[in-house]
Amino acid sequence: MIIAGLTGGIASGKSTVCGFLRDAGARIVDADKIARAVVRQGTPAYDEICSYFGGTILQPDGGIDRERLGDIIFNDPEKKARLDAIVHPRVFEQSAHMIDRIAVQAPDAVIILDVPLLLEAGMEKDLAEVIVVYVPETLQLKRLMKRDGIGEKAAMARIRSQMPIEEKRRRATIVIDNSGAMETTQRSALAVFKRLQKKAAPPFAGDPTTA
Ligand SMILES: CC(C)(COP(=O)(O)OP(=O)(O)OC[C@H]1O[C@@H](n2cnc3c(N)ncnc32)[C@H](O)[C@@H]1O)[C@@H](O)C(=O)NCCC(=O)NCCS
Ligand SMILES: Nc1ncnc2c1ncn2[C@@H]1O[C@H](COP(=O)(O)OP(=O)(O)OP(=O)(O)O)[C@@H](O)[C@H]1O
Repeated sequence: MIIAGLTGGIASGKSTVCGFLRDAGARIVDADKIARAVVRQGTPAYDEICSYFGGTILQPDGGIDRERLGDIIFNDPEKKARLDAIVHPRVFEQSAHMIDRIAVQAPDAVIILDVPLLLEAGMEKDLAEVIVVYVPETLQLKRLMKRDGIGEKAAMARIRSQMPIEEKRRRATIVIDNSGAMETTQRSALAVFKRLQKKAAPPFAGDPTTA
């Protein structure tokens, strides 16, 4: 088994790359998905968020209005820190449970821990590799504005709330450049998967077929 962290900037292409890695056979632990699950109505995190941010961040059905909450926290570092303090420990705990379960089911698995804030949170220490999905900031901004249908100001606030992507690239052990065509990124992802797979299940030393 091998556990590699995967990160990048907002809209740099983490989900896109994880899709390619999943198709290749990797097991993905998706922190964004877990972060959505741990704040569902009825959870302790939901209650904490409601009591700190108040009713204005709720939709009529009682669920969290994510667009509204995003507008608040990406423009107010103190509120962002508060939300992070409520959500992150739960996300990390759930991620660890998921990894434990995969380790039991599939001891040779290539596990990808997809965490946008991996480096900001200092989670890279125990990981075999840190994969950074990289695009230059200008392209990141363009893709983010297009995907989320938001203006430059809102997009830049989101980008600025994270560690600069150039810094993430410097800290990576593996960089996947996603500034070209999807097919190019897919080929890079496949090559990375093969490299990780070899590390996850090294060939048996006495096996002549692997010489
Ligand atoms: C602010 C929220 C409500 C916005 O929700 P929305 O559905 O619009 O975005 P989504 O959750 O899909 O996140 C999109 C991207 O935004 C970036 N992002 C999300 N939260 C944060 C944060 N706290 N700090 C910096 N960047 C963030 C990441 O790159 C992420 O991939 C939501 O992101 C949230 O609850 N964030 C706090 C939890 C968190 O940090 N999640 C990231 C993984 S641990
Ligand atoms: N190589 C590419 N060429 C063109 N568009 C791309 C490419 N890779 C990703 N995209 C598009 O860019 C946008 C961002 O990609 P994606 O959602 O995978 O990023 P992300 O890093 O997972 O985002 P987030 O941080 O918000 O979770 C999407 O609309 C996606 O379709």
